[in-house]
Amino acid sequence: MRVLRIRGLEKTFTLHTVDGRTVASLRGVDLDVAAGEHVALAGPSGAGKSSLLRCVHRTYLPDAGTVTLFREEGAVELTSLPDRALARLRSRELGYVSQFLAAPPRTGPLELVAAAARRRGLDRVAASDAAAAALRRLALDEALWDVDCGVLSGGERQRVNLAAATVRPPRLLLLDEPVSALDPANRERALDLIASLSGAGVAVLAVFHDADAMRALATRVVELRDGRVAAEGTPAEVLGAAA
Ligand SMILES: Nc1ncnc2c1ncn2[C@@H]1O[C@H](COP(=O)(O)OP(=O)(O)OP(=O)(O)O)[C@@H](O)[C@H]1O
Repeated sequence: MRVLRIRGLEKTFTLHTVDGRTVASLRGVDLDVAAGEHVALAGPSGAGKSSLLRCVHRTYLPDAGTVTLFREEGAVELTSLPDRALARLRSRELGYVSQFLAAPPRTGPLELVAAAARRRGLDRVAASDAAAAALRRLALDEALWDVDCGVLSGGERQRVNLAAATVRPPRLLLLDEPVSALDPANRERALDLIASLSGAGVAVLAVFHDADAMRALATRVVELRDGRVAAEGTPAEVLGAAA
């Protein structure tokens, strides 16, 4: 079952501080992701990988093209969805993990993840239990569960972000280098979690810097170059055999 359909996506930035110069980031990208599929975006620095994720999440508003999310209730066009409906859809059906953790002041990991679970329909007690289970699964030290998220290390933040995005399986999970700050043991835990979500039918669109993570998780790799799809296939076809 198709979950995400991207057609003709274009995004150009105007650098107002540099004589209004323009930078084309996406130049007409077509891409589909089905339920249970894990599509990894590969390609050199500046190819447009993060921009593509941000256009799907609508942190960036694309200049042209469509981004359609398919749900039981019907298809939704994300590029033109009113802001309130977008906020509702994001909190209920999308998971987005970047290196940045957006936490309200004086909020600890347990409360942050529990709030995400409540937005996904769990009651207070079930949300708190689900948050504890999610943090435990990613081995976040219990002593940190109620400290201000602002003091967490980069790797701790990444795990809290991942826990919040996956405390209830989203329809579509967007991952922007979700394990870049993790040590090997925590990285394995995070990759296991991501694999189990694909197994449960979550559609995943991800950027990983290391090819081993793509080989381990991706059902398909899409390589971007200069804002266009340059190659597409299995990890072995696009990335070659492991060194
Ligand atoms: N907010 C922005 N303002 C101006 N230019 C931007 C912005 N975001 C991205 N770009 C430009 O768009 C192009 C694509 O950037 P993007 O971050 O999507 O690449 P990437 O493939 O994710 O790179 P990396 O692997 O280095 O993270 C780059 O030239 C970048 O400078």
